[in-house]
Amino acid sequence: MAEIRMLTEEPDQRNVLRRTWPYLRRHRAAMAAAVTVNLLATLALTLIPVVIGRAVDELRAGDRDGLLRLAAAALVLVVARTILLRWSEVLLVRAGERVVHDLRDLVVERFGGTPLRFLEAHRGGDLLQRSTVEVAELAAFVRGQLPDMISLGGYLVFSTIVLVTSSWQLFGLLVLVFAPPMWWLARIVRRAAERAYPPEAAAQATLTATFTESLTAREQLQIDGATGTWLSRLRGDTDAYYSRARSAQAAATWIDGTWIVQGLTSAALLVAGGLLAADGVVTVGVVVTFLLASRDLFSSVDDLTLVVGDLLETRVGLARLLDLLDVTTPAPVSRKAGRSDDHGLVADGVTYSYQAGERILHGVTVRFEPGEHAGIVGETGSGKTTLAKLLCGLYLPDDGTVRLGGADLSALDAAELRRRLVLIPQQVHMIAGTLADNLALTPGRPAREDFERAAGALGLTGWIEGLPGGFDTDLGRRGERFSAGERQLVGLIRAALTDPDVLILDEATADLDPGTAQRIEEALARLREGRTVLVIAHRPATIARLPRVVRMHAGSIAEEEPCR
Ligand SMILES: Nc1ncnc2c1ncn2[C@@H]1O[C@H](COP(=O)(O)OP(=O)(O)OP(=O)(O)O)[C@@H](O)[C@H]1O
Repeated sequence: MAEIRMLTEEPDQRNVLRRTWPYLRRHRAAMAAAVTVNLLATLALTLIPVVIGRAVDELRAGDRDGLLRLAAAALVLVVARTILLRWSEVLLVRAGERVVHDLRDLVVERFGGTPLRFLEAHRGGDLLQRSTVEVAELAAFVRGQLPDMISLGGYLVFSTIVLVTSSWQLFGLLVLVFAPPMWWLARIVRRAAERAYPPEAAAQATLTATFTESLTAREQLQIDGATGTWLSRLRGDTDAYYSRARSAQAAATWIDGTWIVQGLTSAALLVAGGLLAADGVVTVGVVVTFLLASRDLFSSVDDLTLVVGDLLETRVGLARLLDLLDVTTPAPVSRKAGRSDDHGLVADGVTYSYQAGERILHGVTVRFEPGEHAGIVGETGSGKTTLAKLLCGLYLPDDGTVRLGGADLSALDAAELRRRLVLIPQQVHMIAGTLADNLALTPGRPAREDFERAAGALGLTGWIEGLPGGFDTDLGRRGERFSAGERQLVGLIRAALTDPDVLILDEATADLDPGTAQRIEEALARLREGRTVLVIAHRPATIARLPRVVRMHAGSIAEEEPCR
């Protein structure tokens, strides 16, 4: 279990934006440019009430030229604001999309490089939720609310400056009546959101996981007649999700309290402004400026509260995404010195557990020479597949080492590992598409000529030609057109394309038709040339042909049958 870290269901929400910062490094300049243009647009908007207030005073003073000048200035501000705002939105959306695109690429890269053990230890739906839904939510936020949030934040700062400089008496009143209840409401909303949103996101991930698993296992569920049981489990998860979604909704209703606070503040400002203007302390224009600017300020606070609500929700998704990125950060490769005169594949005192306290392999030591053809046999559950995955570096041992050519597999980088050691599992996984699409999954992007050459080298040209569309035969959405044995033939062609030092075939346990069994046998014999080939053998006919057999029992090497 040492090789992986587990995901947290409701990860830490603190400092999420600061923790996201390193992932934004490449986009800082673009984001700074977008924010600057956005703030200029906001500044133009903030100055409009000031110009209108001045115009009112010019009007009262009967200065027509001054009035026209101010009207022209207001027009320029409106046009400038419109153009700058649009421009900043385009810049922000572009910068945001690039960030999200990079995050998606990073998640895919991490899934590609993360230990197989990590993927097996988590529910597929949870991983799916974090890598697609959480990233999509972030994209929606960046496109929709981030531009609003920046301009609203800027607006709050600029209009506060305008209000203070217009009348400190009215500003003092505004602060007294408006700020304390708004601060109190903001605290309540934030606390309620922090309590409600993380469980909502976790419940949604559980629902996705259950749903994904029910789709994957649909055939088995129908065979077992267990669809009803599964549906009630799905309903249970749905109910849990809705109950948490309702709590999140309830948290959001506190936001409506801001309307009452705004109404009271406007009334107080109107009365106080009227009295100050009547005493000649401020001009009517200043009162107009103040009322217009404070009304805009209120609506910005409203919008900001909604956007902050969305931000709190996005923060939960972002924390879950960061958790995924944190735990899949590649461990530094420790370059352990190897013996350069040792060319074999060696497991040395290897132990392994899937779950803490349940050891599956107990100090396995075994050695295979370069070019050796050997079999691993043993009763079901004895640990053959587990050993095979360790021998080709898909799992790392809890204790002991696996070495190839003297180098510890944990010291090889993922690409080198996958090029030098190939495992063909019992059930070769196929993607939707043609045979050619499936063969193209091999490292190095092989072309059609490479497929033909590899199939020819394995003596499989006749088999390919016998398929309805040759390499273009459609295999169905999950490769269901091919039997387990035929899938292994595809695995063998992929292996020939990769040209590894070590090939391990976990022989299909399903009954193979004699033709397919014969083709596998021949292809393996041809692939043996110049590499180590190990077969986890289940069929007596295969075992009988193997020159060396290693027998496993309950997670240990029970006996070695000498070379025949
Ligand atoms: N992903 C996993 N998580 C937890 N336990 C596992 C996992 N894979 C295998 N095991 C357990 O490890 C033990 C060894 O399994 P393994 O598949 O290595 O045996 P095997 O000898 O290859 O069996 P078979 O011949 O049936 O394929 C079994 O008890 C199995 O239940």
